[in-house]
Parts: sequence; structure tokens; C-alpha cells
Amino acid sequence: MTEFPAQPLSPLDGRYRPAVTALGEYLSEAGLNRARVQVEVEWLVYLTEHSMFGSSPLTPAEIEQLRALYLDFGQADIDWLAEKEAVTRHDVKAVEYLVRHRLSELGLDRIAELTHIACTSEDINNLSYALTVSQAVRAIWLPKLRLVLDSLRTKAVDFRAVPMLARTHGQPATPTTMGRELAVTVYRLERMALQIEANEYLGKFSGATGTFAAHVVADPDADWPAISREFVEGLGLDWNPLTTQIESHDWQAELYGKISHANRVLHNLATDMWTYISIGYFRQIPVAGATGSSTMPHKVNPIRFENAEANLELSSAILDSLAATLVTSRLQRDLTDSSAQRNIGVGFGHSLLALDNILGGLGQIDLAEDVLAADLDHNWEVLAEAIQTVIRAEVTAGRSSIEDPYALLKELTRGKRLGQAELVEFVSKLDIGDAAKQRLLELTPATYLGLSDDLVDYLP
Ligand SMILES: O=C(O)C[C@H](Nc1ncnc2c1ncn2[C@@H]1O[C@H](COP(=O)(O)O)[C@@H](O)[C@H]1O)C(=O)O
Repeated sequence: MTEFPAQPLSPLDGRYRPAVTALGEYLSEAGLNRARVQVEVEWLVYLTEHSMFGSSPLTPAEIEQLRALYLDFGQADIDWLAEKEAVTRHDVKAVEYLVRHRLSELGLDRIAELTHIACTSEDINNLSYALTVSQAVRAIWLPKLRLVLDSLRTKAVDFRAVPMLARTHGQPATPTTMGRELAVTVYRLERMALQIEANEYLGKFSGATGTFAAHVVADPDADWPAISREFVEGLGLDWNPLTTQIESHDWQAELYGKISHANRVLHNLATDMWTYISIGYFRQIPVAGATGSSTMPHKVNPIRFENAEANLELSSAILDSLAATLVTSRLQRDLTDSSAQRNIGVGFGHSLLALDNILGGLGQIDLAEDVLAADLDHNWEVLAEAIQTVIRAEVTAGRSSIEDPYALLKELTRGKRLGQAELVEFVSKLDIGDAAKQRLLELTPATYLGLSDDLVDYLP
């Protein structure tokens, strides 16, 4: 028997790879290492620019060559780091050696000892995670969410006036429009997108236990908190002055909580779309050459929305776990956060995959207006609410003396199917003002829509 070839265990690295590849630039181990190199290099640039510890500024050409280490970071560097870590057994130490190696190549050995000076691994790691996660959110996840929102918004506007029976508790209820229902989801997700965009990305840079101890003993005259702040903010991050060895990870808990919340709204969308398809409100556009069931040839299955549902659940499980566990660390640190954070990309990957599938699913459906209209026409009893409310208004205005209008309509409609003829007969006999009666006689389930169409204008 031949040896089975080594395989990726995660479907994100297998069948779904094309949908999530873009995240790898930021949330893979190599992406993290590139960011670590960036932080180490920028710390060297900062120290020399400010002539710290008696150093002198590098020339622009030297800075450019040094920065090329992370700007041109590639497979050779990935391999170099893997080999070095096999020896150091410490991933950040391996990065430090890579930077020192580059300094040596550039003839800059005189500043070699400034590499990683006064830093603990977490000083490099926390800034690297803040950089890579913020980039993944801004460059990959949010733009994909925006594509879903664009597609949903188009449908919300296109279908804003298409009447649809509502189903509270799964039972026929006061009608709405398909567009308005989709607009509810767009409105929710737009708010969340803004909150996710506004998330803070905090960084600490204060040494082994967050006290600047090594810094102060090496240079007692420097204003280390100010230097730390300038360095962290220079990377485009928010400075955290008060931490243990590790950045406290509250920004991560906040961000993952928001993404997980958005996942759940998207999950609600996926299951509602599945249900609308199941009751015939949306027709699926068959994909040429594709098969629904392996044995039932007639079928077109809503697999895009089903895939999204599963992956949103997985994403939220991972992101919720990260949000819950990252905010605790025993005493000044334990290494559990380091292990947990290696899965950030998995959490984002399942969500990105789900967004991709929702986008695909939305692109493969047509609204079956005839089915929606027929459903409304089979459920005239939903006008009971309209009738009892109008009678109560008429009683209050002194134009009717009907007692307990609600009970009257309940007697007529509860648990029953009523047709147009029965309702017209009932309304015709009502003791109410002529204008109100006319309004009710003209009402149909398809026109009992309130302000559904207009409400779509509240979309941001
Ligand atoms: O600046 C420091 O390093 C401070 C030091 N703590 C550490 N801080 C950050 N990383 C550390 C720490 N210890 C180990 N490692 C390295 O973490 C890696 C763990 O590997 P894995 O279990 O695969 O996630 C693996 O690469 C480990 O070598 C402390 O003692 O306070």
C-alpha cells in the first residue's frame, strides 16, 4: 500500500482555499511573521532616527534596504524563519535573527545589538496582530461584507413594493413587502459595519512586564512612555499605556464580538432566504451543468445558503471562544493567548467563506411575484387586524357604537381561513362611517402594506 499523501486538515486550506486565500496575506503564520519583521525593523529605524543609545541615523538608502526585508517578504524568508525556529524553538527570536542577518548583509553590524532591544516577544507580537487583523478587516472582510450589502440593497430597492404575506410565528400575519424585509437586514448590517470600522486596535510596547524596566535601566533619561506612544501610533495603532507583559486583548474581544454578531445577522438572512426558497417565494436559477440531488433529478438545492449557515456558526464559535478566552491571562502572562491567537484567521476564514456563499446565493435567485401574490390572496383573514383597528378608531371618534371590536373580529377569524367575499359582506354590514367603510372595502391583503415601501427610504 502506498503512503497516503499529506493533506490539509482544514477545509479552508482544502476545497475552500480560493474563497479565503486573500486572508492568508495577513492572518497566516507567514503574514504574522512579515508583520513581526516590520515591527522589529521599524523599531530599529526609530531608535537610530532618534540617535538612541548613542546610535546615529541610517541613510535613506539603508532604511530602504532594511524595510525591503518586510516589504519584499517572501518564500525565502518564510523558509529561513522555519529553519531558524527549528533551532531557537522560539518564533519571535527567529525573527530577530532574520533582522540581524539582514543587518549583517547590509554591513550594519554596528547596530545589531539594537535589534529587539528592551523588547519582550509580546511587544512585537501584539503590534503584529493589531496590524494584521486591522488589515484583514479593512482590506478583505469588510469589502466582502460590502459586496453582500450592495447585492441585498439592490434587491431591497427592486422589491420594495412587492407585497408579501408576513409570517410571525410561522403563521399568516400583517403583510409587508419583500424589499422592506431585506432592508431590515441591510439596516442592521450597515450599523454593524460602521461599528466594526470604528473598532480600536490597541498596542503596547513596554517590555517584559509592562514597566519599561529594561528601558529605564539602559537609558534613564529617555521619556520611555512618550517614545512607546510615538512608536505605536506611528504604526497607525492606538497606544495602550497600562498592561502586564501582554496587551490586554480587549480590542480583540470587542472586534470578534462584533464580527460574531454580524455573523448571526447573516445567519438569520441565510435561514430566511432558505425558507423563502422552500415556500417558493424565490426561484433558484439552475446553474448549467450542476446537480441538485444525486438521485432526485428535479432538485435545485439552496446549498449556498446552507453552506453559509454552517460556516457562520463555525466562525462565531471560534471568534466567541477567542473573545472569551483572550481577555484573561494568569498573573503577568500565560501563553494561552499566543496559542489561541493562531486561530484568528480560521475564525475570519469561515465568515469570509460564508459571505462568499451568501453573495453567490443572492446572485442565483429570482423573486416569484406570482407565488407571493397567490399566497396573499389565500389569506384574507390577515385583514382582521385592519378591520378591528378601524372600528376602534371609529368608536373613539363617535362614528360607531360597536362593542368590543377585537372580540368581534376574533369570533369571525381566529384560526379560520376567510375569503374576500366573506370579508366584504362582513365589512358592508358594519356600523361605521362611510369613509372608513370605503377604505376597508378597498383593502386587500396585497394593499394592506402600511408604509412598507416608504420605509425602505430609511436605508442609509
Ligand atoms: O519575550 C519573551 O519571550 C517573554 C517570555 N514569554 C514568551 N512570550 C512569547 N512567546 C513565547 C514566550 N515563551 C515562549 N514563547 C514562544 O511561543 C511559541 C509557542 O508555540 P505554540 O505552542 O506552537 O504556539 C514558541 O515559539 C515559544 O518559544 C517570558 O518568559 O515571559
